[in-house]
Amino acid sequence: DSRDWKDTESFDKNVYDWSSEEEEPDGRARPIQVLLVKDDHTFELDEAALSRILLSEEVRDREVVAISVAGAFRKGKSFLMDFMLRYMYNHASENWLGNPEEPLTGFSWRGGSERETTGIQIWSEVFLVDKPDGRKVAVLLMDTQGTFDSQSTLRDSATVFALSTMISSMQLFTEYGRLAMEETFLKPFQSMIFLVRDWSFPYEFPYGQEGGMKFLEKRLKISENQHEELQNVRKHIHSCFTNISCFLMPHPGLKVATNPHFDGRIKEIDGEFINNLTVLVPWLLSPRNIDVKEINGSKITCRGLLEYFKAYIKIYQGEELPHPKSMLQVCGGDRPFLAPSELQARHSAIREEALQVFKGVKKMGGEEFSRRYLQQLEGEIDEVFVQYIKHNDSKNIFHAARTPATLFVVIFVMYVAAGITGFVGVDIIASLCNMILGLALITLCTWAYIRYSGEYRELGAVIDQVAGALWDQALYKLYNVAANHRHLYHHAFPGHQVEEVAEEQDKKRD
Ligand SMILES: Nc1nc2c(ncn2[C@@H]2O[C@H](COP(=O)(O)OP(=O)(O)OP(=O)(O)O)[C@@H](O)[C@H]2O)c(=O)[nH]1
Ligand SMILES: [Mg+2]
Repeated sequence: DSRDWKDTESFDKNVYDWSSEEEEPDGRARPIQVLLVKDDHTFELDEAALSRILLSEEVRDREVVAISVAGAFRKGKSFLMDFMLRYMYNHASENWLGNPEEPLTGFSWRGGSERETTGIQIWSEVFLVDKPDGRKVAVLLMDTQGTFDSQSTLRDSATVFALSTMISSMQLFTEYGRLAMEETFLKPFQSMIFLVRDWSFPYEFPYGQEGGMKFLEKRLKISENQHEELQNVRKHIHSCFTNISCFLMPHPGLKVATNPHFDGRIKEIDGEFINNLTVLVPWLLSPRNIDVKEINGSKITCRGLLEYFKAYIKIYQGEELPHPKSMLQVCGGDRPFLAPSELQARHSAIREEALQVFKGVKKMGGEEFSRRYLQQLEGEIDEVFVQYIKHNDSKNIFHAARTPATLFVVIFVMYVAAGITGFVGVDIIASLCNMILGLALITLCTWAYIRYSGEYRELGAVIDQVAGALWDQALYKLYNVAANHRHLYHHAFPGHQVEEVAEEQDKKRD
């Protein structure tokens, strides 16, 4: 069949020329992997391969039409691309579908549940097409990795998707376009075509483009009671793409969907599917309908597209997450105790910095959508800060000594109390004091053992808590005494200033 393919070249040399740079020794064009997604989820652009395609002599200064299909994995994207290839190769012929017994080749497609296409592949041959207005443009076909497969992170999928959207003049995805829009009022992307496969309700909306448009209108309608997220997606689609359309495709038949030996020959595909294919593909690719890739309103050549490819990949490679280190540098395990006010000040500065980073990074979803995540970030930072305060406090020598100090005080007080009450003759109180003394002593030993060995930490925490409560209680008492004293002081020396302050404090208490 390789020969059949080559033969089509001779149909009309004026419409479709060959760019022979990337051909294999046997002379056949093939898909070229230009974007690699590596195992560690990084991306690599094969610049050399891309340059060979885009900088070949016949095409480099031609305006480029880039066409890609994106969407969930295992949905027949590569399969569809191969029909587009066939159209491009057989264009001169009325019957571009060709021999009904011929297997479908081109971008690699297959049945099964495992993903096939990875990264971005470009057909090695760039087609030269004469537009009705006399311009000769270069048509580039791109096949992309499907989204939501089990090996890719969401970021991988989004990146491949975003890259192919930015590069193509015709595609399928909503977000990310907003990112490129900040400095221009033009819609960043050209045509978005929703292709609905296996459409099973032709009695509601008929197959094809008209039914598709009606269906899409219904689906893209924004209504009050929709979730904010859904409303945003709808608004964004409209603001990103100059043309939005939709096409409803019938099911290709059970042979296509379930037979592992199906090789793509038309004979085995449902007639209804083929009928719609002969409408869909020319609708997408006929010289009249193809759109030159524009960026910010200017038309792009193949050479320009290469530069954009390089620039875009840099954006995605460079987007590193900041390392979570700042606060640990301030009060981490090996740092000395820091005054609480100083800790608070540093926290505020770093918090502000973090929020600035968040606001500065370009995000999917628009302003309203990201606000919710901003709030979440603020909440998390504050939560972590509470932990840091505890961590810092634990390094305060007085804090660490709080439990033994409290216990010592208890032992001392009980010792004195037992002595006095025993001397006076109230034996029952004296022995009670002695019992508490003994308990406190045991508790102190236990606490010391726990601190030393690191075992029974729950028990240690309980002791710390009780001692802490006692300590706080004592402090609270002290504070109250001081407050009462101030109260007396105010009574003794009533002055203007003092009264004002007192009044203010009263108001606050109210
Ligand atoms: N039900 C159904 N199956 C289809 C359709 N088009 C192609 N297929 C079948 O879907 C399977 C997957 O085709 P591919 O073209 O490899 O799918 P893909 O979307 O490129 O998959 P990945 O490269 O893994 O993302 C093949 O067995 C096709 O025969 C369609 O319109 N409907
Ligand atoms: Mg594929």
